[in-house]
Amino acid sequence: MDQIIVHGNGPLRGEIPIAGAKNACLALMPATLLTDQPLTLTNAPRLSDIRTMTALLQSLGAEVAPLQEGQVLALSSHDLTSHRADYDIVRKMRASILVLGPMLARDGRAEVSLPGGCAIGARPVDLHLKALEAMGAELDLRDGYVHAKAPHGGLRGAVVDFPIVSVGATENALMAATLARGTTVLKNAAREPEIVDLAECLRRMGAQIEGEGTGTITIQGVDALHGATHPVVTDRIELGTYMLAPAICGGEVECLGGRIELLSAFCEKLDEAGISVEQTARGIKVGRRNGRVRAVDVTTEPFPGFPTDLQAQFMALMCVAEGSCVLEETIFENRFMHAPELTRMGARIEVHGGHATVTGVEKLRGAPVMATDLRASVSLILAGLAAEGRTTVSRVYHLDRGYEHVVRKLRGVGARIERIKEE
Ligand SMILES: CC(=O)N[C@H]1[C@@H](OP(=O)(O)OP(=O)(O)OC[C@H]2O[C@@H](n3ccc(=O)[nH]c3=O)[C@H](O)[C@@H]2O)O[C@H](CO)[C@@H](O)[C@@H]1O
Ligand SMILES: C=C(OP(=O)(O)O)C(=O)O
Repeated sequence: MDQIIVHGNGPLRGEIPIAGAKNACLALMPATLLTDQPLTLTNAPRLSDIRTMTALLQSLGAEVAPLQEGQVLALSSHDLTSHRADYDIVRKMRASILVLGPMLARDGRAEVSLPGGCAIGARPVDLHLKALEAMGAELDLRDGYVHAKAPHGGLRGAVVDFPIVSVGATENALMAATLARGTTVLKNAAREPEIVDLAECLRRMGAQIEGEGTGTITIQGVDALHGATHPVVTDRIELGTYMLAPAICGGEVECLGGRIELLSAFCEKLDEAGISVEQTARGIKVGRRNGRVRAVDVTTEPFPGFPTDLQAQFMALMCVAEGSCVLEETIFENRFMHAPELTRMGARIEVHGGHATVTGVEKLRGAPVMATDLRASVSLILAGLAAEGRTTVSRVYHLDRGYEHVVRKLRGVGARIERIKEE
């Protein structure tokens, strides 16, 4: 297993290109199951999660060409040869559940392993299942699988009122509704940019959708969808992560392809902390204003609120801020696993339930640390950049799920970071 070695750094300068969004791509890829015509995704990121979704779709009979230079992902699902998403693949990645709605909508049947919990929380899929049931699906949970059927001529339109906002459940229901008979209204739908991107792609494929990006999405079912080419939206979480690098180290970095509207709540918090954020023609330019960063409180919320997927990275910044702040995590019940690792580097953090109180220190110290999940991994790298001496991050396979060329991108702006084979 590889390790990442980071040395404390001076100011960073230069440009970092931001990739297409993992979380958008993981929802766009299963959309291939809705049509027998080709779907081409451009700007797809090179990540292990994308390879896992590729393997899953291939196991169902879809053809997926290996990611080409220029990040083009060519998918076709002429015939599905299997309707079973196997535990061996689903257990690797929770987004695998997103094949359920499309398979059910197209062929009236699907068997998908239940994904189970993960390090950051229990993460049930009850809302995905309830939405599909409301659309006429008959579901049976047995042997760890959801056995789903859409009898009597397939799924039908329905009003689905989500009790809490769920990105994945909105995506599953949205895809299923495109081929359901009649009108579906999704209330309290997720408003994330990845939902908007999925709706735009589905519309290119012939779907009739209105209201994406608001809490109510209306879908008029159509008989069939066709092929399309769609560019994957910019990864706002990768963007926010790299915006924090000059915030922590000083200097000025332009994140190419970045747009403030993807991250407005996050940008407001950076501004409060004393970080300058400027939209340019090519992206977002970030620099630290004079002196130490100020501590600011943050509460994670569904979009357009502060994203939970940037909480760990923001905590790394707050570890070296002036003063104390409270970071409140409201989306996942166990998403502070980076805190004890940051504490090993000299950070002062107290976690009580969903709240972490962080008291900034002047300097962190390098230490051996362990990555526990994707965003925790990168928060340790950011902290390493702010620390005196050497930080060794192990279990970096988590990082490969969501960050392509992290070492190359950070070295490109002057960071002292390398990846080595674990001794
Ligand atoms: C691949 C992908 O896009 N992952 C993102 C997606 O995950 P994901 O789609 O899994 O997250 P959700 O928005 O569904 O989860 C939000 C909350 O709802 C709960 N819940 C969800 C579904 C359900 O059926 N029942 C239920 O109780 C979850 O446990 C969680 O507490 O959105 C999260 C919230 O922005 C992000 O952190 C993830 O990076
Ligand atoms: C939690 C994340 O991903 P996933 O939903 O795939 O676990 C993430 O991207 O931070």
